[in-house]
Amino acid sequence: MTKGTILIKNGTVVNDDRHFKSDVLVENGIIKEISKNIEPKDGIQVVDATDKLLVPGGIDTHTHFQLPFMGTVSVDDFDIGTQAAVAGGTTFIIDFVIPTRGQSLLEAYDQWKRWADEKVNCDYSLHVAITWWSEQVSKEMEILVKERGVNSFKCFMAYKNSFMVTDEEMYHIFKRCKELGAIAQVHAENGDMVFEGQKKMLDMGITGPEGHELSRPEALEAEATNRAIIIADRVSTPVYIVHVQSIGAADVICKHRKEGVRVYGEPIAAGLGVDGSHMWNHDWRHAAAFVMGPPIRPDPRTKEVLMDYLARGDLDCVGTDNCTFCAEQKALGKDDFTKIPNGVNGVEDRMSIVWENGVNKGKLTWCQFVRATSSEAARIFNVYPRKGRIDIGCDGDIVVWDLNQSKTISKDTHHHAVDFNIFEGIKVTGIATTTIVAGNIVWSNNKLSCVKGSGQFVPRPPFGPVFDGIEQRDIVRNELLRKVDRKPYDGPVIQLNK
Ligand SMILES: C[C@@H](CNC(N)=O)C(=O)O
Ligand SMILES: [Zn+2]
Ligand SMILES: [Zn+2]
Ligand SMILES: [Zn+2]
Repeated sequence: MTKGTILIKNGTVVNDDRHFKSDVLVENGIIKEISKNIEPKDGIQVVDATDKLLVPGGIDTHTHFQLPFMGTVSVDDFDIGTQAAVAGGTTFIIDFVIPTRGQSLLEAYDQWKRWADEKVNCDYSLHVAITWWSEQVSKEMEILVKERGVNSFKCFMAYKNSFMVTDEEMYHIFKRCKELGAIAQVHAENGDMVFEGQKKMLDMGITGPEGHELSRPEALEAEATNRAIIIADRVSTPVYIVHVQSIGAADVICKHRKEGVRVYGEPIAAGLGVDGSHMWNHDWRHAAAFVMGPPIRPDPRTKEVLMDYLARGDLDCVGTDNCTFCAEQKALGKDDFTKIPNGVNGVEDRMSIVWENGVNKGKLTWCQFVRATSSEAARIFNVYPRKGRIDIGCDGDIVVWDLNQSKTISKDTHHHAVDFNIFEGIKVTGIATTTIVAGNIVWSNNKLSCVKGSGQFVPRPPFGPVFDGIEQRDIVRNELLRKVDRKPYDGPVIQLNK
């Protein structure tokens, strides 16, 4: 798809720092002019945004399209997944390359890139998971940063015997991230305790989806979150906790931030929109649909409290962890919850869920909504202001947002490939009515007009804003690392028997 030219008139532009009435002209995919009363030249497509907002295209920091996982493959692939994304106002997704233990990172990266390049309907980028550690991994991380546009690596502290790494391995991976200027991301759950908890539940005959939460309560997420942050701080490198699902984990992040630790937290649409009580639903398929890791917490306060943290800036950018499985796939775990493929939807409804539970609940301003759904993610992953802002020279990824239009979310009308929607029946007011990607309309009047494979890979340079000030902090902290000049001990020493 060629980069488009389009004029959006009479809208209210909302960035994360201010909002103002203006026309916006996008030329060949780049924002060219922002001013009142831009006269349309002949033949230019014009969109009337009267009484509507213009927000920067949403950025979903966390997706797993067509992920091979737990014996099957997530059904939202890079085509359907990015169609669902743009239908909800998201125009840039960051997915995860997840090498199997022992697999070359570069080989896995090339595979994911092939999958995405042929199918994406909007721009994308790739985090890379580090599921094992060696000299080769260390070398390949450098190539990924210096030659493949990767500036973020994810460690899993859960999924024992598959993706999980040890504290020692995580320490070395974090050190490498610091050397390379890449942000260290963590799936924070105590994987050993999850493993023991799963065995305990099964031994007690608890095989249903409720066993998923019971086997890995929020204490295991909070403990691992604390451990990951402390290990990252021992290395003094920025750390990003993905899918923060509990008040306990959010509290830990907040505590360390107050002490000056460079830690970021990513809530997800699921944790901001629903609660985990659904895993106790008597309909097995319904209950299993909510199984993901870390679990969506059953405490009904969680989604409100996580939104409060987001509003205060103690949590940073909203992802989804979109990793969807249909009934017959979830049924792999019909007799044993540990075999239910973990994952839920979110990429289509993320922005409306944040608007409904944030802005409409009086917790987020329009500007904070843009921060939470777009600009903070662009800053953290070092693509701001190309992404995350409506300004001259920025990518022409713009969403016409109707703050007065409502819809009721349903699997019957969503654009996912999956046969369940965890937000089923939720009425949201505030939706994307037109989505523009690189100056082309890809969603309007409830219709998709994507061109499969038209999205571009967006490289993300290292040493982004998350590294600002780290060096100086190290200088100050290293002042304390001094040895004491003391007279050597010359008293008696016990003789150990051989
Ligand atoms: C494997 C991946 C998706 N599944 C999930 N979160 O339940 C993740 O843990 O982020
Ligand atoms: Zn995860
Ligand atoms: Zn339910
Ligand atoms: Zn994930």
